[in-house]
Amino acid sequence: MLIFNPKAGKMQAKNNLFTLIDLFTKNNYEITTFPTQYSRHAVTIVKEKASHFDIIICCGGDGTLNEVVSGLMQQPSKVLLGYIPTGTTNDLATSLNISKDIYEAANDIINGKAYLYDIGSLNDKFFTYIAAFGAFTKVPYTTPQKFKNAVGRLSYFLEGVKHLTEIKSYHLKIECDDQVIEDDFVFGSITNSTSIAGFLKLNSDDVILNDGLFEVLLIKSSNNPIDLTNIVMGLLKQNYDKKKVLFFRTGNIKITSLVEIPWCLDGENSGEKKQVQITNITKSITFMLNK
Ligand SMILES: Nc1ncnc2c1ncn2[C@@H]1O[C@H](COP(=O)(O)OP(=O)(O)OP(=O)(O)O)[C@@H](O)[C@H]1O
Repeated sequence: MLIFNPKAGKMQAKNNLFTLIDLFTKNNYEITTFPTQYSRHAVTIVKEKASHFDIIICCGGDGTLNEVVSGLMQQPSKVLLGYIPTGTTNDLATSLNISKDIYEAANDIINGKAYLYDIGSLNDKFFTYIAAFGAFTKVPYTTPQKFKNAVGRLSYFLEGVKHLTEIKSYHLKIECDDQVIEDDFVFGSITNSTSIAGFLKLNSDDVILNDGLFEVLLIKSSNNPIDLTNIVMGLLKQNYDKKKVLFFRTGNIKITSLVEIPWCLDGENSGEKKQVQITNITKSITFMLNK
């Protein structure tokens, strides 16, 4: 199944469709193509039809991949997954070392080996690499698609600047393993990735993508905006103030807030929630990867 989002990124998938079908056909694949028609269409297609296929090949950005994986997680068969990144940031592709060149990515699927990968669940939803709340998390889904199509990654940066004045603090109770943390936070991310929002990098030697654990990053509130700037600069240099930033690993985490908090999954808006239970479903998806 070749499923592609014609509206993702700079619309590369649409423009290269014939060449992709030709390449897979030359390598003895019998392809059925599904261009997504609307948001979340990929979830339905995959959930209903995946069991008739040996492999799903997803062409799109992080949002489309999230939909394909959500569909796969809701059906019983073990179907392989290949990913050809054609979105704006393609964070997960960076973590998985998948080429941004669509022919190289397609060839890597054809010549690939199976790699089991951890998926996350947040209440009844799934995410492939990030669940986040707070500062900057609105940026990917409030940036207009036309703007993303035209200027790509820079559009997220420009949109981010607009949100700098809207940073809110949340009082949270965080329960995981045998620890309980209660404090005020401006940002939190629960990730299975070395790349966050296209610019923040975690050390790739420390992040294992199928160990059953997430990396958790929490930034405490501060009354001084300069503090927040210093924290973000420290994170960019991977040298942060440990009193202001909490970093740990866990497979299960419960976060409770007094007010509704907007959550973002894989860069898409996931609605507002007072309580979330986040669980690592280890080795639940099989990617075909060359490296
Ligand atoms: N035919 C369509 N028309 C409009 N939107 C669509 C269509 N098909 C899919 N979508 C939606 O397009 C949105 C953006 O897709 P996607 O996230 O894959 O690309 P992106 O935002 O450019 O890249 P990234 O998430 O990597 O930054 C998704 O929310 C998806 O549901």
